[in-house]
Amino acid sequence: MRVDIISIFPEYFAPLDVSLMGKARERGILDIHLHQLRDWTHDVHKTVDDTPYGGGPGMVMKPEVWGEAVDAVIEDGRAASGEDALPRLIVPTPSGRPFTQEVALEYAEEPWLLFAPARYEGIDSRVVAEYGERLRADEVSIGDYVLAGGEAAVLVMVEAVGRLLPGVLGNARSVADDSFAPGAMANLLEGPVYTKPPVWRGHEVPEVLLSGHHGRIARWRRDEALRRTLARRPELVARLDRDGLDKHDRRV
Ligand SMILES: NCc1ccc(-c2ccccc2)nc1
Repeated sequence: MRVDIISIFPEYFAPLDVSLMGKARERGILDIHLHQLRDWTHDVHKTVDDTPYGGGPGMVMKPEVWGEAVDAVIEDGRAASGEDALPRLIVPTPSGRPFTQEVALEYAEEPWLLFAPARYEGIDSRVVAEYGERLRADEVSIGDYVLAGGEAAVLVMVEAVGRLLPGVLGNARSVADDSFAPGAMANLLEGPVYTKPPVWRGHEVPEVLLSGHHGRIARWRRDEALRRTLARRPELVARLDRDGLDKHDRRV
């Protein structure tokens, strides 16, 4: 997968050089290209923003600069991936559609993602409109809070998508085990996890986990996941289709 990121703070993405994403890049599974948005300005101050039409606080990012940057990055990517290739444009914003595990799985199927994290009050809305006419352009939210810019959201999304790519997670771990993966634990939060020692500062590991009885352990884990989901995210339990809960579940 090719990932392009255009930002006025490309150094923000240094974390993508380390750990799981760093290894995925070394192994050629993930091909990340960073771009400095100011390279597409033409004034001495390298201006990327201006006052909002209609007044109001803050500044808005200029469409011309973003347009030249996105066009150039598409051309750059096409030179590498083939003349008719087009990226999926992703703009992080508090007003976007929710970024969920389902969206991460959808993005993990894409050969090329182009992230456009904004600063200030956001990017002139004509940029998404312009590119939405010829490629898939998504405004996406990673949560209901406002950051100082979209860069942190891009880091979150690149990691959530990157770990889904074949070969990134070791054999010991598969995406099928994820909390929100389809299957028995779909739409449930992870339950509690434990490792040695069996007693730590007087806290004992639940006996069932030491029993070696796999059926009971699986049942206990599902019960704990249900209890935690009911307590912390009751709306997720409502999403479970009624067939998703067996008669034992309903007792939890
Ligand atoms: N959903 C999290 C999120 C994503 C982006 C932004 C943001 C803030 C300022 C400027 C541009 C984008 N804030 C929160």
